Amino acid sequence: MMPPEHETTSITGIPSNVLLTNRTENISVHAEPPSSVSNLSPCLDRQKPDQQEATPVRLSVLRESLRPITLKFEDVAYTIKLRTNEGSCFSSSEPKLTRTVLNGVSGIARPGELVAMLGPSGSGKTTLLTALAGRLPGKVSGTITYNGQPFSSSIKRKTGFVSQDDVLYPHLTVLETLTFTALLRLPNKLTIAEKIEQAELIIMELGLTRCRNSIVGGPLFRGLSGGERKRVSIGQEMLVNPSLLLLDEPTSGLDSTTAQRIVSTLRGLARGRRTVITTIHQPSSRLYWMFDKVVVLSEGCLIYSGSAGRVMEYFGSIGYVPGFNFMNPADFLLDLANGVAPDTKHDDQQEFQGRSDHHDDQNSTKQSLISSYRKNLYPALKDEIHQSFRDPFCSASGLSPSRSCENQWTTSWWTQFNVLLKRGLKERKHESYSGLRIFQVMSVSILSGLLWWHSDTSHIQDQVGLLFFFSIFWGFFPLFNAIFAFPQERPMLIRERSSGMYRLSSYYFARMAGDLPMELVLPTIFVTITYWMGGLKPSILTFTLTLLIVLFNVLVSQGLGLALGAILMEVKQATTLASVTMLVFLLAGGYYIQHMPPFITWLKYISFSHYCYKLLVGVQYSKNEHYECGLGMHCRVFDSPAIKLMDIDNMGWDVAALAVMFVGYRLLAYFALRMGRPQ
Ligand SMILES: Nc1ncnc2c1ncn2[C@@H]1O[C@H](COP(=O)(O)OP(=O)(O)OP(=O)(O)O)[C@@H](O)[C@H]1O
Repeated sequence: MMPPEHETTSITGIPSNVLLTNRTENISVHAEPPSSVSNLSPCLDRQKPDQQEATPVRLSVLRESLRPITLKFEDVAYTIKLRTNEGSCFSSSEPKLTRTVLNGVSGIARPGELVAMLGPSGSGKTTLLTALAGRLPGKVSGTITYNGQPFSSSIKRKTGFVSQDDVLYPHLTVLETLTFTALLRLPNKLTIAEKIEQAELIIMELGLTRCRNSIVGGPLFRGLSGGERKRVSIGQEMLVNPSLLLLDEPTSGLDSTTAQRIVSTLRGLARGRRTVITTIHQPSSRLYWMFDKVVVLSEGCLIYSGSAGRVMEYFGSIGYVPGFNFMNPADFLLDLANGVAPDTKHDDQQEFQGRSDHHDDQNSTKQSLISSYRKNLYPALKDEIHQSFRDPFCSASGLSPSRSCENQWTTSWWTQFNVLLKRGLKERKHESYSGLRIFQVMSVSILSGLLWWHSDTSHIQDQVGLLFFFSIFWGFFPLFNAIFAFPQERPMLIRERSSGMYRLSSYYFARMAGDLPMELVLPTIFVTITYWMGGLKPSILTFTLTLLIVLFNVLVSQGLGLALGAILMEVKQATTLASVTMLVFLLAGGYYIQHMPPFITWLKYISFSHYCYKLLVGVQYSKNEHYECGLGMHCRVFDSPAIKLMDIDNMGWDVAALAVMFVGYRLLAYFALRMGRPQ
């Protein structure tokens, strides 16, 4: 298998000097001539700033991989447990069923090579690709090495993975999507302007110029076409300047011209000393010949792994010759992988007769192909895999490959936080500032203002009811809004975190901060309207304290919503649990029941509505305040039946309890996200 020669064209076949001219017009960059692997500086990410100055890396961000990766996998096997009725009322005593999805799969992909994974649907292509990307849950047996080392976070950050489903933020435009990715993924040694320029270049490279300002779209509103979405996904991964790029069916559902364009882009990327592996369904012969190597799977086993150009020669040598002279090799391979062999008995008729109805024949053909592979191809492949790997980068610098070439995050915590905050604000502005939400809060505030219109202390029960309503409404509302936060963003979070794009903490704090303005503006409007309409104490200080307590309550309730969402990661379950929790908090809040049975009084101590209600009452009335409790009779407010048992004196404890919940729920949400983190 000959490694492809280096080409001096850019990644889509545009001559590199065209790109070079574009870049040098705008920013100062150093042009680097295509060099051999050994000419590259070792571990560029670790160089000191003064060394970086002298190193011509900037232009190469998209032209060449900074650290090529040789991927070797040997005897990779993966077994899944099939779900049975075990645990249900009707469980049988049958043993657990398992299924082998991959069975002893081996291969090598080197920098500069474009490798296609072919096989019928269900043959294990996606599973193998996911295993190679280090993202397969559960135990994968066999060995997979990257430059002779096992998968690590350093490799993760140099690996681009385009999944079959495009996971994109629906409300961002193409330009915004790629710009935010560039800002997050490209190293800090590039300026912001240079990163944005890289995003623009990718848009040009992938032919997305026409739709650069179109929104991506989602299931409920149209945006990009399937092909355009796919190209945006590929563009996002290209922006890592990946050394290893893995793509799951990047051409499915695309017209042949677009498919060809994408594959030629991939070929161009491979020529920049990247290792590119893609699964592909039914490629045309035009596409097939663009691949350097093919790996052919049949029911999780290999029937071929090697040069794309020698496929016919190999299968001819073991007795499988296509009936037609000009048959697409991909069709031929897929027929073989399905166990459909050319009918050699009718060679004279030059006919290719499938025997799809003959299962036994198909199985024996597959078995024969698998054993031929193990006999003829596997020994040489094994020898090649076992040839020791010498990392030219690390050995040149005398650094230990496993530790020293390990780089850290490409961008700082603060950069990640800033970019994620801006992206979140853009993506969610339609949601945060939705007219419906504003209408909901305004209408409830005006209605409750009218219901409690200028209530006074002679109707103390009513006034206290209004304060309790504050605590409950601003317990429910933020809780249910916050529940959606993480489950909705889960696919994006999984994808971006799996590729080591940012720290969980920067994402988490950006999400908190982004939600804050609207979470605080709405209750402020609400309290301002209802407080004055409802006839509560006309004092600016009391009003301000009431507002601050409600806002504190909002933050605590939001924290609980985030924690429930992060723990369950499923909106339906989380909303069910949240409604039960809030109902308990409502009942235990201290307004409806003052004389709780002792064995259940603890419930009120876990209810944030209880503390909020106590604080609201505590700031509204002073100790010696009196109200008209009967004709000509005045009683102390704190002796009224609604308040008497509330223990208003210890407001410091109430604030402390809310503070503990504020921090506790947020920590819980953070750790739930961290624990639930996919590999
Ligand atoms: N987690 C899982 N649970 C159950 N079955 C699984 C799981 N993962 C993979 N499989 C099964 O393993 C087989 C291989 O799946 P995989 O997605 O790798 O196939 P594929 O070759 O990529 O198929 P396609 O071309 O249709 O995408 C399929 O039959 C699939 O149903």
